[in-house]
Amino acid sequence: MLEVQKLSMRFGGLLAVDQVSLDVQEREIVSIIGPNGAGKTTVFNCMSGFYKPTGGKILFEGREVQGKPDYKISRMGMVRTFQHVRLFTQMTVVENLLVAQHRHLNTNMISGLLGTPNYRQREQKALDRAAYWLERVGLLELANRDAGNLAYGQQRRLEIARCMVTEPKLLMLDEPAAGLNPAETKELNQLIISLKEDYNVSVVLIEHDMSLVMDISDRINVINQGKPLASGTPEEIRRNDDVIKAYLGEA
Ligand SMILES: Nc1ncnc2c1ncn2[C@@H]1O[C@H](COP(=O)(O)OP(=O)(O)OP(=O)(O)O)[C@@H](O)[C@H]1O
Repeated sequence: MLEVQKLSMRFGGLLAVDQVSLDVQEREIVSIIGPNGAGKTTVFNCMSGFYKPTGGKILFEGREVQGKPDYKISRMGMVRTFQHVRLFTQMTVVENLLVAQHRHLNTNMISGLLGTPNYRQREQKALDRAAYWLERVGLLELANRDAGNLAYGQQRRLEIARCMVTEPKLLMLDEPAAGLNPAETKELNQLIISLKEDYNVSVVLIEHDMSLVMDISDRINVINQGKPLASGTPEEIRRNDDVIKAYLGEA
């Protein structure tokens, strides 16, 4: 489904990502791990169209997407969350999910102004999807609260719901467990597995919480100082000497 081939990203004199390759198959959870500053988020930023990589290719369902604008990539079915939550804090919870769908579908403004039956039908569907995902992530009761007033863990769940209402094929999660308490992390663990098993979504995960990574990943890619260090199953990664050294070096 996704193939990243020899991706590189240079910022002036700094080669933040150096020939990183990885692939994601359908219904797979693939993690990217590595010490701080390893280049993980930069890989995500290239994949999601925030940066135009300086080298390499990114193929999504066989089509090259590197350098395409983010809205085009997300319309193809690749959507992401951010390391630091980015919601519309002054809007209500449900409005956040409606806006996400409008932006995604590029709804025609004229048909909106005229309120055509087709438009109304689409609006109803958007509302149904929003309600469905709010229920799914346990936020339905808070639908009319301002998103900015939610607790941090709730905001993180809303971010995932905001991605899911656009019915993605591939979901990219940037440190979704950061700042969550153990109970919330456990819920997140189950939610991510369910996205794969019940909704056929593939997931690429950047995460520092190793127990979460080891628990839910089908495969793991390790990068260190921008370079690929290892890839394999959680068991293979756990036993890999280079990986152990890189992490000990950080500690
Ligand atoms: N826009 C940018 N301009 C210049 N340098 C950047 C830019 N974005 C990232 N970098 C640098 O690229 C390197 C990799 O950063 P990146 O954020 O991808 O690492 P990371 O693995 O996601 O780290 P962390 O786990 O701390 O989030 C760092 O040295 C960072 O300072």
